[in-house]
Amino acid sequence: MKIGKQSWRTIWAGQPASGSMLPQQVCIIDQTGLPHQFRVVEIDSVRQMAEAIRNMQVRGAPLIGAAAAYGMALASLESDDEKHLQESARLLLASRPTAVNLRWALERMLERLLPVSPHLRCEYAWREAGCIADEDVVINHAIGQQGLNLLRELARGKSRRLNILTHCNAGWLATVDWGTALAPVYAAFDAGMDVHVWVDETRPRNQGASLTAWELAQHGIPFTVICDNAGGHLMQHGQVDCVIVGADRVTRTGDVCNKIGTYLKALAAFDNQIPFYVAVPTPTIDWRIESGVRDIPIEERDPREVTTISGLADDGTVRTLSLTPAGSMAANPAFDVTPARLVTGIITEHGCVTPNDLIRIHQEMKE
Ligand SMILES: CSC[C@@H](O)[C@@H](O)C(=O)COP(=O)(O)O
Repeated sequence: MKIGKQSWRTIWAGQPASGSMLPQQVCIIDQTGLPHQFRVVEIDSVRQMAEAIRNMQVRGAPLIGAAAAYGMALASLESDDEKHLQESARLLLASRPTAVNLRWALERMLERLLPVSPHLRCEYAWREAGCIADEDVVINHAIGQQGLNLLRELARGKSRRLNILTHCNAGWLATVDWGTALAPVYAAFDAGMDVHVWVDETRPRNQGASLTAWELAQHGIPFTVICDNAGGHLMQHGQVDCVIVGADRVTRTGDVCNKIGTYLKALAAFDNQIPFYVAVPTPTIDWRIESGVRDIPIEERDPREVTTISGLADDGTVRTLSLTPAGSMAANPAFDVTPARLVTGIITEHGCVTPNDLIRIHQEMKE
């Protein structure tokens, strides 16, 4: 995506060192600085990549997958030994539990690397990680085009702008480029449609208020940040035409696991007969599991994310302030599951299907 005149991805391979054909580090946009500070960080070991995923310098399911793939490329620079690659995959896999793209990317890397002769593994690893990143861009662009058709349909006969509500950040920052839930919004805006986005702030880490708002502002797309509790009220007053969210994992039956609070938006949308769409690349679908509530591990994060809040102080420094009485207990489940019955459609790179039809996509992918 463009920031000013320059095009950016969220992650890319660094330059080869002199005398080497292969990159020696990976560059990322450090998302913990946004929206106040835009900084690029160099990652030069698999340990550092696992840490960057854990502390959410890179985040969002598709980007976590690409980051893990590049983490394996860094691991292969350290050693091409099978034991080291297996241990590195385990280290990366343990960094965050919910987004299935992480496991998907690591399995793909190991399948590619282990059968080949050790001296070729490093070259293969950089190539495969690059392919995963490039494919993510192509897939998300296709999701944008599929979603654009839906938005055009929703806008038909309306004389006012189309209002889309989204939760968390499923824009280009959550992927290598384009985003998932925001890809149709970018496509619609670029095609000249009059769109406006209601941006849930998304406590406790505020990915909506900090990242989604930043992205949309960079692209010039009209948006309004709302507190997480406002969506139902806006729906009751006819101010939301559809909801589009991303996902960290979708089961083969169409249950959707996404950022905490998504379920409540789906319930409110259902009660108000507002279409609730989930935009996902197929690597986010876990074909091995059926029930979201039973089978998806939900990440439990540091309670201090709930008891504190960070922001920019008047003197220009970023500060973290306490919200609760000292010693308050807090719980911080990071994701929830929206049952398939509340989902109007799942937008993948192959088209928009009902949760019941998801399994057909799996069949088609195998043929
Ligand atoms: C295209 S990203 C979809 C999801 O990964 C996104 O909505 C989300 O929940 C991200 O959570 P995060 O905890 O910020 O990694």
